[in-house]
Amino acid sequence: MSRTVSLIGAPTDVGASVRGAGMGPDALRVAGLIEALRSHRLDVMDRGNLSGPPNPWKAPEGGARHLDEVVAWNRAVYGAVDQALTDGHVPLLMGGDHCLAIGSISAVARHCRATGKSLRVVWLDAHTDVNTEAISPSGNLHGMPVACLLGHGPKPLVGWSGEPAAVAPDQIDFIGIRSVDADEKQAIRQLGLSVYDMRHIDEHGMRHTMTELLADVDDNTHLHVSFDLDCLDPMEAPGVGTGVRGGPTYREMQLCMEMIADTGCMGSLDVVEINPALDVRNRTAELAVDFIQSLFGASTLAR
Ligand SMILES: NC(=[NH2+])NCCC[C@H](N)C(=O)O
Ligand SMILES: [Mn+2]
Ligand SMILES: [Mn+2]
Repeated sequence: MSRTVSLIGAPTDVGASVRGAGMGPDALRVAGLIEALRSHRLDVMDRGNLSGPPNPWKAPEGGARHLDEVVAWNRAVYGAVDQALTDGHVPLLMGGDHCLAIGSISAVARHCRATGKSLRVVWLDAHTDVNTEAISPSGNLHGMPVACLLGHGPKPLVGWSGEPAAVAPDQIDFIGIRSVDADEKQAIRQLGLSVYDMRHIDEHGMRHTMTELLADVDDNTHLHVSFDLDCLDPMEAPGVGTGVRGGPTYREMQLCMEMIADTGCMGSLDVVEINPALDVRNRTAELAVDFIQSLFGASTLAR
């Protein structure tokens, strides 16, 4: 049975303070995402771009910037991801900034509960995005999606999956982390989150890290991959708004994607934070297309 991938574009940067991530969906299309997936015998349905409020470009209020707009965009994302899952498709959310993972993962969590699947989230990022409006140094909601999904962010963004928390701390693993704010560190410890930071990858290598992380994935697992392109080293992926030196190389990231593909359990995907305004000849979107293909099993010779 061939798989159908539903592409969902969410062209907004309301959760960030650097403008430009709203052009991400078209950068991915221009980089050949649809053709690349089809060349691997996947059915692709491009659902086009969602619409939502413009970026009002305001200062944070109550510790969070653009809360109403972030709610509106996530509502649209939730609906589209929910529809794709209902249709039996693999939703591929093309961001947009990372705040959109709130709607996406909330819909996935609800779907998993309804179908008896056990959800595991793989968060590929330089950042843990577990700030709340009380501790965020920036007020940017793209730094808070994990907190919201765990039930701790601004009220209007919590509880969307139908439970107080969409995911429990032991359902999410972070890879590539190298920038965590001071109070965020404390939250990570309190929640007991499993963070495979760059130090861990340096010491154990990507192979061991992924073997450990994927150890208890089984046939009943739904893997959701939330891929923030700033996870990569900015030398490879310059088109991001909050780049941090010292990320995984192209080959390390390929191995990570290939090992996820080998499980055969990836059921949904976010590709976020591509900022064409800061990119060099669409390189970051093209890189993303390479990695997305690997996530769907393209680089394994046996297939
Ligand atoms: N999805 C992202 N790129 N997040 C960056 C977050 C940066 C910083 N920790 C903040 O809260 O503002
Ligand atoms: Mn990030
Ligand atoms: Mn992120």
